[in-house]
Amino acid sequence: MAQKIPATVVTGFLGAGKTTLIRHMLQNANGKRIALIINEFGDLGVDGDILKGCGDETCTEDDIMELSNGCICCTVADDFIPTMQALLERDQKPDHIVIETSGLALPQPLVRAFNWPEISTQVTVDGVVTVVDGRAVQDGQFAHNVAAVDAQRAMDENLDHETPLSELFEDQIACADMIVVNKSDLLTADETAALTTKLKSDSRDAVQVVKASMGALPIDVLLGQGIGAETDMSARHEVHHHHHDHDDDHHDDHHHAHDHDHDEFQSFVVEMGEIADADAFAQHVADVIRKFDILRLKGFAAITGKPMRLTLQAVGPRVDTYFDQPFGTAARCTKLVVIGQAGLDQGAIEAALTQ
Ligand SMILES: Nc1nc2c(ncn2[C@@H]2O[C@H](COP(=O)(O)OP(=O)(O)OP(=O)(O)O)[C@@H](O)[C@H]2O)c(=O)[nH]1
Repeated sequence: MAQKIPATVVTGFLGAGKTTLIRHMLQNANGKRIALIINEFGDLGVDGDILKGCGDETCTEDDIMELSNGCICCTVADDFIPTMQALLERDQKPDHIVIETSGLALPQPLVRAFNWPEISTQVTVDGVVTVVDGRAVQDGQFAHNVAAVDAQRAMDENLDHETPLSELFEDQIACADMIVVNKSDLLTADETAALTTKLKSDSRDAVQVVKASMGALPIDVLLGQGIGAETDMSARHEVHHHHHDHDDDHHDDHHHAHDHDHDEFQSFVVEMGEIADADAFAQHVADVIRKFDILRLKGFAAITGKPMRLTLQAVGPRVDTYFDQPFGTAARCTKLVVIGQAGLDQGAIEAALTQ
């Protein structure tokens, strides 16, 4: 089996900042080839155009696919699966697939679609990232423009139009593997802290809440570090070393405003030897993630008696493992990249993972 392409679902209400976040991500892709699938809603569908106009070499028009038949969850077989297949048949496959959905329906049917045989051999669900409008939620409104969200909902006959926005919001939080509190520039530090605490308690265990302004988050936080990067992983100890917009311009200037968000994250590599049992290890990793508030964990493991590497990728409570390729002549070792918000207890995490 070959390495699978990770796919991240980005959800959240109209106006939460999904497009802004994705655009920032594309502009800071570090050469990662990202394919985007956007769920458009009729006349309101302007995101595709906005993103197509971004002119970034890692985001050519070909890499943006639009689903135009309304609710993504209801059109999985007719629209989503063929789109994915078309993407997978290309000569130049993407490194990562990002799917933006309107947040008006639960992404579960979408996530389940990755189990379809045509897809599951080639793609793995990285996780569901829920973007919330911090200001609106703090004000109890859930969306900046409630009327616009309702209008969007009214346009799709497949959607139930009765559920209050608050319930849809709860659903979005309940299915998140990671939550982004966007528009934090419109919140005081106390408000951000209160909202973070609330969202953490409303979401599943181990879901991390990160704050952002204009969706500016390091790509490693949003998408994880590419699995192909393990070879130079030891050189990638700190997240903020490799995702600057203009590395050459200001790499000495860590006080530059733009770097600020990035210094809020940290990452390190944990290396160990062979692991006895793949399932028990995945469970152990899940426990460590929960205990130490780890945002992402990604890498590979050598499992005793197995010639193949076990690829492991986790975001919050979602831990995915599969055997991807033989070690061949490479050293049979286990290497994991841990990413979290600043203040991770590296020593304790290392000790916990290797125990
Ligand atoms: N103040 C502030 N405005 C923001 C932030 N992020 C996004 N915006 C603005 O909020 C508006 C909506 O952002 P979008 O990125 O289009 O939101 P969206 O979730 O993609 O909305 P749709 O794709 O239309 O569903 C835009 O005018 C953005 O410029 C932020 O962090 N702070």
